[in-house]
Amino acid sequence: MRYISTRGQAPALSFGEAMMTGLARDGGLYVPETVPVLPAAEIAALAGLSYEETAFRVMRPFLGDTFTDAEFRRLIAAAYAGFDHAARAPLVQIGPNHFVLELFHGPTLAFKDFAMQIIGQMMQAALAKSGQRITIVGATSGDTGSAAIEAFRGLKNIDVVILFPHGRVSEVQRRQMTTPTESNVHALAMEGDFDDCQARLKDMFNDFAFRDGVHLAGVNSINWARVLAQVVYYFYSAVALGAPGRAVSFTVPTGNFGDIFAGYIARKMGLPIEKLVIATNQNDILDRALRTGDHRTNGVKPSISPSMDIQVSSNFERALFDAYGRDGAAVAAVMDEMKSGGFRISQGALQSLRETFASGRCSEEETSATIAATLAATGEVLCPHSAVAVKVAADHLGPVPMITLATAHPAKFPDAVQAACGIRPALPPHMADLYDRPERVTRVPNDLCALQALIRERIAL
Ligand SMILES: N[C@@H](CCOP(=O)(O)O)C(=O)O
Repeated sequence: MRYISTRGQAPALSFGEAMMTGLARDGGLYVPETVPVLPAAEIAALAGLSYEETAFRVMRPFLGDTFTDAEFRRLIAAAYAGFDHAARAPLVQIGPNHFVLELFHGPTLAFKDFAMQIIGQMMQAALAKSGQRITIVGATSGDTGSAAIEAFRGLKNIDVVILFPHGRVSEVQRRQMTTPTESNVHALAMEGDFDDCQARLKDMFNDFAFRDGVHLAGVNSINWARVLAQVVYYFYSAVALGAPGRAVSFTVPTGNFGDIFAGYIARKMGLPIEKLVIATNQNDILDRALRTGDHRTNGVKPSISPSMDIQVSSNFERALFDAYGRDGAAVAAVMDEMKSGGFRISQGALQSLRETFASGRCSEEETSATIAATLAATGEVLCPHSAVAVKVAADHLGPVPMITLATAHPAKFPDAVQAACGIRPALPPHMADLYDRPERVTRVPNDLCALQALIRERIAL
């Protein structure tokens, strides 16, 4: 199994190399050269298995010889041992033919833990073999940062530096990043929005002297391993509802497009997914793009679902790569146009995207109303991101079961949830004293050189 860049100009890599590399050296994203298809009998055989065994069977065909089977099983077991629900990802029915997949039972209360915990295990295992040290730099609009910190805190051979947009994440999200005491954790509050943070991160990858000098690694969904680990819960939930004998659809709260792209990979692997519905908040570039073909930024507006306050969705590039017939030059050209604000998706590519994806947008008012209505109808307290998706999913219900991804625990957004439905969700016991813990954070400008200097100083190579 080899991995190739969406821009066609970087060397093909093995799974282990792609995982440690992050962004391809031509600025593109790594994708598998071919996606392995699971025969229907193998999909059917996933029914009733544990989350861990499902993860092993779904991810194994992508790994090549990076880990032995026994080693990989051990890493999976360690990754999910800290989840607080025996099912790891329980399905809850909220209406006729409508189910919510709760992805917030990991240590940092968001779906990011599903991938970050296993990447943490895999990277540590790889580094133990190579004896290397690395600097992980991540950009976050709220959830990736704490999940990365949780996965890598306290490790001797890894520094983890997280850039988050100052004043644009919830207080719980910020405290999750700024209260860990380990000296290898560096929380940086950057001027600007998430798109600025991600742009500076990509600048760092594209500056080869810096990249090689600090042994830069990435754990955003830039990293193929992040996407792969998220493919698992599509299989796990669809099989629970009767796949492969019965098709399902998914609605996904969408920001950086990594989560829904994992669903796209599950579909390519043979999981019968009828539609993948992109749910956006008022930062609706993807909904506009799919409806009109015009993929154009119009500024990031802060919302009550801050993790989705994104206009430049990194992984959309992976979907475009397939939509443009895997033509790296065409992808490089549209990404170049994106630097000046946007591009028109070609008619053929648009048609191809619409075969798999549908989309919808949810306003701030609709988000709050959905939190209140879902609580009243079902007793389920949704976080604002999950509420965005539940609202959009409701507009796309049909004969096949709809699974809506609930991506974060409502307690990460207590103010928005309380304002919407009157209930202030409590943090779980392991985070009960979060507001009493001292914070450690550095304010930084949106300036590449300043950021690089600070990172060099912090990691003291
Ligand atoms: N919504 C994300 C943004 C980063 O996404 P990623 O999947 O590329 O890590 C967040 O909460 O940080």
